[in-house]
Amino acid sequence: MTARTLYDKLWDDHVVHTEEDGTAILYIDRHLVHEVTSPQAFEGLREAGRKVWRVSSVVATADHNTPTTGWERGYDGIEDPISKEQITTLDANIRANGAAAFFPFMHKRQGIVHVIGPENGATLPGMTVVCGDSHTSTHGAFGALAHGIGTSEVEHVLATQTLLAKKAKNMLIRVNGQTAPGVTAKDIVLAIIGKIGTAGGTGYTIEFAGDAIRALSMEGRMTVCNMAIEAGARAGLVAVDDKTVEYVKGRLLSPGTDSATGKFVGGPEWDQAVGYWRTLHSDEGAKFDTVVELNAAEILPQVTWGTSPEMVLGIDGRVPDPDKEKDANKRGAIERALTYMGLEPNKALADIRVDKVFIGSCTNSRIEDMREAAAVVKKLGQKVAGNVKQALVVPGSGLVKQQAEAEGLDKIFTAAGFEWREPGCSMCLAMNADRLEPGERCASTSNRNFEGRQGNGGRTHLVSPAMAAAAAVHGHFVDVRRFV
Ligand SMILES: CC(C)[C@H](C(=O)O)[C@@H](O)C(=O)O
Ligand code: SF4
Repeated sequence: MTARTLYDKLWDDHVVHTEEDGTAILYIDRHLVHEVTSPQAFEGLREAGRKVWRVSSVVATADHNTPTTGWERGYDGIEDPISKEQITTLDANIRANGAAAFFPFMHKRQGIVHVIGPENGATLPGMTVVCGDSHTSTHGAFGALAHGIGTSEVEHVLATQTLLAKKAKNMLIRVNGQTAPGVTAKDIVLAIIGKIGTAGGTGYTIEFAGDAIRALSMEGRMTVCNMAIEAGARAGLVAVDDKTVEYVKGRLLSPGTDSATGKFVGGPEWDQAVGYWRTLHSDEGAKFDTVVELNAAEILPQVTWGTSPEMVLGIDGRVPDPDKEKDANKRGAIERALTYMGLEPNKALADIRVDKVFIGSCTNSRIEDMREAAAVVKKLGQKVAGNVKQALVVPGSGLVKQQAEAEGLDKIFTAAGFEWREPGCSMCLAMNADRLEPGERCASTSNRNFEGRQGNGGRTHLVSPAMAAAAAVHGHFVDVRRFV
């Protein structure tokens, strides 16, 4: 048999039918649902008099519109009427249609859809996972074929359990060697995007491999796959290994978990699943259409300076000078970005002062991210700098919040002057009460920095949790390798 990539295997195992022009029908195993992209889909279903095809594939939560304060007031704490309507509509739709699991607003397992999926064993190796959300690529960290879909496709999957798709090309990104202490998964993926550009992965499914990827925890791998979409690829993948299996073991919806006690009991279903999962890697000699290599040792803590994730440099860098750019298009893009960002050419990135800090989002709100940020705050032993108006720490889910509190991380943050919030998408995008005001500059652990992303006129610099924590305390960007 010919050697296949991991992507080839996942595709072959789910394709139901292929037309001559390559259009295929894929079977979907897991459908994650949130409040923003599901209302019209459920309405369409209702109008057509159809039912959800496989209720047990649906796992839902509210995240984008949920407030991160005021939970003591319950649903009355959702100030914005549109947000409130989105959230109550999701509640009603799931009540009417059912789901394998639903973590509504304020449920102890509620959180960002890309955090709660893996956390609850809703995301498993070998699955096809879709959600009406572009960062569904996150789940590829488990060796699952996962990507975002549009609202009309959400309806299609609800109705038929299948999706029309065309196979992408195979790209391998190998990150060789080891990163320096203080250089994290976020820095790796920003460096990748800096190298290949935001269109570099267009038309591909990217498999991330190499020693530096293998060395990452599942949380770190999720951070990398999360931003595959920012590199232009709809899906990112990491091969299954011991860490994958260990992470999945004993999760709420995982095979081998006793549903009454929530404890791992194993059994034939678990053994069979693990046996299959162990096959989920690219075969020796499998052919990739494109291979990109990076040396992990050369990756510095990254900071974006512009309005696209590819506008990124190591912390020792300086804001680019458009006059030095020969290509007129690129020069124009740099000029526009600098004007919007309010930055002077040649300014050292370490001299950029920030007004706000946001530690959260589906890229960096898992327990490991909370630990990394808290470790820096503890090490520095100082408070949030006077010029920083607000520093938010927003855990990705209720379970992350609970775990962080059990470890005392919340105390480290609040003692230093950070705000410790309830879980949700928060300041990643301006769809709830957390946002930047015009002209405000933010060190953010999220994944997008286009104009207005965090609020009209807001200026976003994408960084790792450790870098964001250090920027909060110093009031400007600093090389976090000095503190680890
Ligand atoms: C609201 C949703 C459709 C959107 C996405 O698809 O990514 C959001 O999560 C984002 O990050 O911009
Ligand atoms: S945290 Fe941000 S990127 Fe992730 S799903 Fe929410 S809005 Fe989208």
